Amino acid sequence: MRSLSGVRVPRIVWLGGAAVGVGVAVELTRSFWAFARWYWGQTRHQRHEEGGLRELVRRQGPPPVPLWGNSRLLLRRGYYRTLHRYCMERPVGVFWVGRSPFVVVSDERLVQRVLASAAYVKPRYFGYRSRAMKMALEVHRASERVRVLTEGKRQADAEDNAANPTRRALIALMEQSTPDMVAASMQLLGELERAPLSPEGDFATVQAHYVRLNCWILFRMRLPAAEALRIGRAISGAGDEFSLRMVTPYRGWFHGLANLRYFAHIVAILRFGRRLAAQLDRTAGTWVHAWVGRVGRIGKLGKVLGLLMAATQTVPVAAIWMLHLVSTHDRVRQRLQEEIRECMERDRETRSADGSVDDTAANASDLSANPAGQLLLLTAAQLRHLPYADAVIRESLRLYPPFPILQRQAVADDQLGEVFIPAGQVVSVVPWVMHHHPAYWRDVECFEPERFLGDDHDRHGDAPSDYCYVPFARGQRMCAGSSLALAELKVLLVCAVLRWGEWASVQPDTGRELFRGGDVNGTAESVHFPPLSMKPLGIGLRPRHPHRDEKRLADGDTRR
Ligand code: HEM
Repeated sequence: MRSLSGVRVPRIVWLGGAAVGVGVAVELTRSFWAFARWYWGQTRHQRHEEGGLRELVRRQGPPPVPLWGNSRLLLRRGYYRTLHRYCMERPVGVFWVGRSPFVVVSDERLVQRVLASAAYVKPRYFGYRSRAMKMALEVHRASERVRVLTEGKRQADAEDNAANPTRRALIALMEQSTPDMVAASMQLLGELERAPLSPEGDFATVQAHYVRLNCWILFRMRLPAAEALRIGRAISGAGDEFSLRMVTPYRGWFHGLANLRYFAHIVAILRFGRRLAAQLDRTAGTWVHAWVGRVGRIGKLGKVLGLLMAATQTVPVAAIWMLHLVSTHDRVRQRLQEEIRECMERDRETRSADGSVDDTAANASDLSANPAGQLLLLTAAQLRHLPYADAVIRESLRLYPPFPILQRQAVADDQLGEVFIPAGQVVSVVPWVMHHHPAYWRDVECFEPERFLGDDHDRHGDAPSDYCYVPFARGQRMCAGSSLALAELKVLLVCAVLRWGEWASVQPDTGRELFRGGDVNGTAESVHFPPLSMKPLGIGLRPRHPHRDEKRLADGDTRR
């Protein structure tokens, strides 16, 4: 016991207090040291002479607070709201997450440099990326000059390369999996019709669906529904916690329960990853084998987990926002219905003309026996000829890109605009910021799929370059499964349009429709700031006239 102004304090309390005090003092010193090092580096390489330190800090972003940096701002004011406020007016914004600078690039030329040049590499992630860093360093040292891939053809070739055997294998896998995607989407829509509305909305149901579908397509592993739901919850819980820790560095210190939950989710994901890796050993010659390549046991687990997370966190988020946007924009839905109907009629005529189908009557009787018949006849070839559906998907990925952040690490010292980037510094591109930048997009907040129609517009809409539209990133480390993701989204969209005709976005606790017609926020110009995880929570999707739609399908009518 010690006595403080006459009050006797137990030893454990004053020892604990002293430990906290020392911890805070150490952290404070480290944060002042980090700020000093960063701004000292900046002043040495400053291009503008005017203004002192205060002016320099203001030009780069919000001033950091010792210990917290800008974490509270990013969390309380909102991640996307804060980035929107600071990144639209400067090409490179510097925020502080605790004592680490969080550098966000929002100028398209600089985004190109970060994503598509050898000056930046993907940071270490599950071990296998460290090799990429080593290789890039060698390239850099040997050439002494950074190689920037020029915009346009060379980059397009790197991304779309039809000669790339891995990409070819993915396209083959995608085409061969179209019937599975159609059957699974029909099943999902049926489940949604029957499922009770929960306050969380339909996210868990849709995510479990994509866990099952992608485990089957990629690993040929069949999962029971309950297990898919459990794995989906673990993936989504770990993803949410990871995003929160990205902006709040001290979260782990104060949230014991969150730590335990995070740990449990990670253990569940690791155990499932080991099962997937074992399943991979039992099969051979698939796209996944080509993508994983020849790596060790740990490398393989890392790649399998990366694939699992990449495929099952993003597609459900994109799927719900896409259906939500279509359900709230009558004009878009009508145009989609017309395009799909015309495409199917054209296809039916061609097939009855070349005798690959007996006649239309045979097709119709098929349909009454099995209401899903016509949908199950959808082929990959048919799906390829739906430009408006493609545009709808791309536009919803523009408004709600599922990936919150793309990170790259500087191989050597670099200069991005006015900001000096020391070697090893992580630089970020936030797809949502690029997609909502008024300098690059017309009517930036409007849901307007038409901007993705026309020559070259499928790559970047009405924005000036590929680097303004980055839902799948760009460059050598862009999404490896983008074509599979787009195919899965397209199948779901077509099935929803055909099966439900019309559907509504409903609020689960009241069952009332959320929005009808117009724009998501009611006005064209107001910005809708999504949550950090980009999860469409609280959105439920249901047919507006379930009984009428069932009857219409049974009658073989695919029109509205
Ligand atoms: C709408 C759905 C999807 C979106 C928006 C998306 C987006 C992205 C983005 C932005 C990256 C790059 C991350 C970075 O640079 O840090 C990425 C990487 C990746 N994605 Fe996707 N993805 C989607 C679906 C899928 C699917 C279905 C698969 C599986 C087939 C997949 C497999 C991968 C893989 C393997 C990587 C890592 C590539 C590498 O590190 O080289 N993604 N994805």
